[in-house]
Amino acid sequence: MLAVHFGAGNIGRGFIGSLLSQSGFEVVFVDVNDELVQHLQERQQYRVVIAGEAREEQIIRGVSALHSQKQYEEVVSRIAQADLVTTAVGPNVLPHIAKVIADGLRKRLSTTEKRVHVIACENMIGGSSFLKKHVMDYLSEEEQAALTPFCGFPNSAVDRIVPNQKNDDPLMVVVEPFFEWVIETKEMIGDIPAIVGAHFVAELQPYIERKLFTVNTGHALAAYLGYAKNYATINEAMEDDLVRADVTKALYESGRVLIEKYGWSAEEHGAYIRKIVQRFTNPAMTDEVTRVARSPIRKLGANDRLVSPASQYYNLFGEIPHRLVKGIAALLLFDYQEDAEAVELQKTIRERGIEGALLQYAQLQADHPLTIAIKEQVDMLK
Ligand SMILES: NC(=O)c1ccc[n+]([C@@H]2O[C@H](COP(=O)([O-])OP(=O)(O)OC[C@H]3O[C@@H](n4cnc5c(N)ncnc54)[C@H](O)[C@@H]3O)[C@@H](O)[C@H]2O)c1
Ligand SMILES: O=P(O)(O)OC[C@@H](O)[C@@H](O)[C@H](O)[C@H](O)CO
Repeated sequence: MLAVHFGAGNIGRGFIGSLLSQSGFEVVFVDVNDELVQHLQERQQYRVVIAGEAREEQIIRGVSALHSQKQYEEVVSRIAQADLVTTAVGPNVLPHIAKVIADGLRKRLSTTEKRVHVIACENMIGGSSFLKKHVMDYLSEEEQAALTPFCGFPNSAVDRIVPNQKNDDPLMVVVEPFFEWVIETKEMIGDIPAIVGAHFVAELQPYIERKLFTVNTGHALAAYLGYAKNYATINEAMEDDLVRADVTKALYESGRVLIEKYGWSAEEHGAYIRKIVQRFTNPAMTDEVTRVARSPIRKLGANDRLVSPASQYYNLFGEIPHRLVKGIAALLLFDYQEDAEAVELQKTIRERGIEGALLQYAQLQADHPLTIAIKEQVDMLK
């Protein structure tokens, strides 16, 4: 079984690649980072360290790598042979890998009738559907129709905290013990892929919203409030009682929406929240607030981790979710100069004000009660 995985970064090596390799797939990573590609080509294996009490180590074997631009034709050939194509490149990069995937799928039409699944493993709702749309833009109507019985794009939700790595070994990756990969069966063609440890569900929406609006919502609050208080890591931010209380209260706000919408039991969801807060305080890992806060424009999106649960809360209950609002306000103050989106966001705020930025990136109108509450919070946090 062959898997072609785009993105040999933190989650690519630390989660998706390692799980696929352990499930018996030969894994070909595709990346644009020359150093990573070269090391993977030379060594064909790497180390994953599980940051728990025991610091267990796993050697991930049977892997190789290709450069997505310099070895374009080889990538196309490997996609033409693959049983599975996965991605962990970041939502903004998906449109940029669509062409090579389309070329690989086109090549399959004349070479094989084997089925293939393309699964985006990104923190976004409908990641594989989004990728599919971009891939299809490169294919003719005839090619799209011919591929339909042989190629599926199931959506998925991935959860494992993998911080930025600072190890002497450039391939080694330190990960948290917890992991969850939920894959929707609805868009699957033929057999369910044999991925050990993955959880297959008929409907992904409850799972992706639970993950994005709990793990990533809480993480975002810890990061943006932590940054505002000059903390460097998520652990440091969570040691601050006020930040921890805001994170936890925000999770009960988004939790109220999730319980109302999907009928999760309040008890079960409370346990899910407690587990997540515990994961944010794992003493065996160092996760920088600037990694978790990265790409604030993406995170301010109407369907993303802060604005979506806040809007849903307001629409369902007619009340302001004050802690989610505080998280959005803290995001708007994230002015980290090394983050291109933070720089752009601050420029927009200078030119168009908080209301202008909320309208442009979060589709929140100036007279919306959430906009008014966010603006008040920004003034309080400043
Ligand atoms: N790190 C985590 O804790 C975590 C957990 C769950 C989900 N995710 C999601 O996984 C995705 C990747 O996150 P990450 O933390 O691994 O980021 P990362 O920056 O460590 O890895 C991304 C990799 O993609 C590569 N890349 C960029 N452009 C490319 C291209 N055109 N072709 C091929 N490769 C390309 C980069 O070189 C990099 O190696 C994001 O969507 C993120 O939200 C991350
Ligand atoms: O990857 P992002 O930028 O969408 O979000 C940053 C973190 O919250 C994220 O990477 C988490 O560590 C991860 O989603 C945990 O499963």
